[in-house]
Amino acid sequence: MTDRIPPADQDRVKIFDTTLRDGEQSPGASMTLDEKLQIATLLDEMGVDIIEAGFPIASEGDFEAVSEIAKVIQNSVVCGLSRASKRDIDRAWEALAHAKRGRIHTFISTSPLHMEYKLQLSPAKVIEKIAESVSHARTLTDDVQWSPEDGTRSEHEFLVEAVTVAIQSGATTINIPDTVGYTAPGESAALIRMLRERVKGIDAVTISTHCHNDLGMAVANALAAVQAGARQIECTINGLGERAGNAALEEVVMAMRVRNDIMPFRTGIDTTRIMQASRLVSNVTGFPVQFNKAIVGKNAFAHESGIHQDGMLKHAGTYEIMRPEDVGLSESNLVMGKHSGRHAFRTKLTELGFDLGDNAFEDAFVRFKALADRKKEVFDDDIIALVSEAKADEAAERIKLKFLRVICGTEAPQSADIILEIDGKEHRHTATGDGPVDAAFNAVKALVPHDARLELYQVHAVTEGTDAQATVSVRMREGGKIVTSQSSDTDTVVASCRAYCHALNKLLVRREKGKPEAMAGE
Ligand SMILES: CC(=O)SCCNC(=O)CCNC(=O)[C@H](O)C(C)(C)COP(=O)(O)OP(=O)(O)OC[C@H]1O[C@@H](n2cnc3c(N)ncnc32)[C@H](O)[C@@H]1OP(=O)(O)O
Ligand SMILES: CC(C)C(=O)C(=O)O
Repeated sequence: MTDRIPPADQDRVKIFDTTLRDGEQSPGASMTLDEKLQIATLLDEMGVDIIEAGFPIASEGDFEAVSEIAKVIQNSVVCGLSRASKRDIDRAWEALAHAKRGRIHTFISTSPLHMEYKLQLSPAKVIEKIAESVSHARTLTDDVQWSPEDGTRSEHEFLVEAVTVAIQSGATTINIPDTVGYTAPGESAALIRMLRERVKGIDAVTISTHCHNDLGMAVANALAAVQAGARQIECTINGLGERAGNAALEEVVMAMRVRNDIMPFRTGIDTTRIMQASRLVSNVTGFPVQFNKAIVGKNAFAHESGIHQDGMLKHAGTYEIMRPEDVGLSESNLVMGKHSGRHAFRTKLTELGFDLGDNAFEDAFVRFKALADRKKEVFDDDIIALVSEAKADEAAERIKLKFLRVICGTEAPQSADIILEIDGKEHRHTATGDGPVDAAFNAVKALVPHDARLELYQVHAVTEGTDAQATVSVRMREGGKIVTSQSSDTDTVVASCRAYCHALNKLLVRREKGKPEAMAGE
């Protein structure tokens, strides 16, 4: 079947970014208002068509984030999610009150499993709710998106009926979610084609695709849907999202750009901002980007083996299908070291996608100099790690590591002598443990008693050599709250201790405001 997209829009695919909504649903990826504003501003600047800023009914924090984002975003449409409920929809619209262009996205499940067990509603009742919710949303705005949750596991007959009712009730975008990442590319395309064959009026609305990555096929499924006629892709930076994540924005955008011969579609994305967005989201969430991740991984443009290096030197096209600068990787040859000054450091930060305020810049510069004194060469990745650290320190931190000395070696037990500044007052403790990191963590725990569980402790070397910085990532859980944190230092135990303290600081922020915390000296 040939596509029946109106000729003028034939090749334009809208990018709907849901990093701030579905992305934030990743356990541990919660973001502060300020962080969300930074991400939304960058998404707007890089040409994202629609930013799903949150789920306003979910919490006061989500409501505030959507409304603050709606106030500042200039070009992108700002979208708020809502269930098929009048209260949710009204709350979403209230949050979008100041948006230049606002969209309500309302959804309800249409698969037999979800309707029977989750919603406990008959199919007839679901159809009724679709009509009610979409019509109500249309009384508030003429930009209404509707999604049949678990669409790819829905019965075709019922899906056709549901989509038809949504369009008749006024939906202007129909988004088909592969909620549990179950579909495969051929099936994804066939589903869109089936809907276009059978739903009257569907070509007058935008068809969208929302793919999850449970089987690693999210990007392929989204692109297959586009080839079958979808003209909006829901995606996230770095593929962040519920469980295994969503289709990655950088991958769908670059795939359509690089393979435009077989996927003749265009987006409005300025691809040179991709690395900046990837780093920002990684820094904010503390989720490291997999080294071999397509487009934005540290190794995506790295060539180590001799035959490849030889080919690259003769012609970059031998082993690179896109230019690093097209995704915003700097080609700069500014070599940074202990003789570099503020101008060079500022230029390097800009190239790496960081725009620091004066205080944070000064702090980062001091740390850069200290690192350069300890390390022969300071690589871009060292600077990225160091700036992320400076940004973490910017947050009002109640617990700060002031001093750490460990005794380690073949003779157990290892011990750590530690001084923490807690709410401005210094406290000291010495503890032993099974290794220096365990000893240091025990000392921190003695000074900051808590029940949080350390769920992840991971170390990787940022660059090469025995003087390389180590980046330590930790994930902690306390009740339902999960926080992640990262820290880098040439001393692994120091990086570990700082990451642990940052995570505890985040937990303190997330505990109920106003509740006194039981810490040393209190
Ligand atoms: C596939 C997705 O990504 S969907 C988006 C997922 N995101 C979130 O859930 C965001 C965070 N969620 C929340 O904060 C909460 O779940 C809230 C505020 C939305 C709802 O909280 P609660 O009212 O306490 O309900 P709870 O979460 O326990 O249960 C969900 C209820 O919504 C119903 N529901 C779920 N989806 C829908 C829908 N699309 N339309 C209408 N009702 C729905 C469920 O059937 C259940 O109803 P019940 O209480 O009558 O059994
Ligand atoms: C709300 C919908 C679009 C969703 O996130 C999903 O089904 O995965």
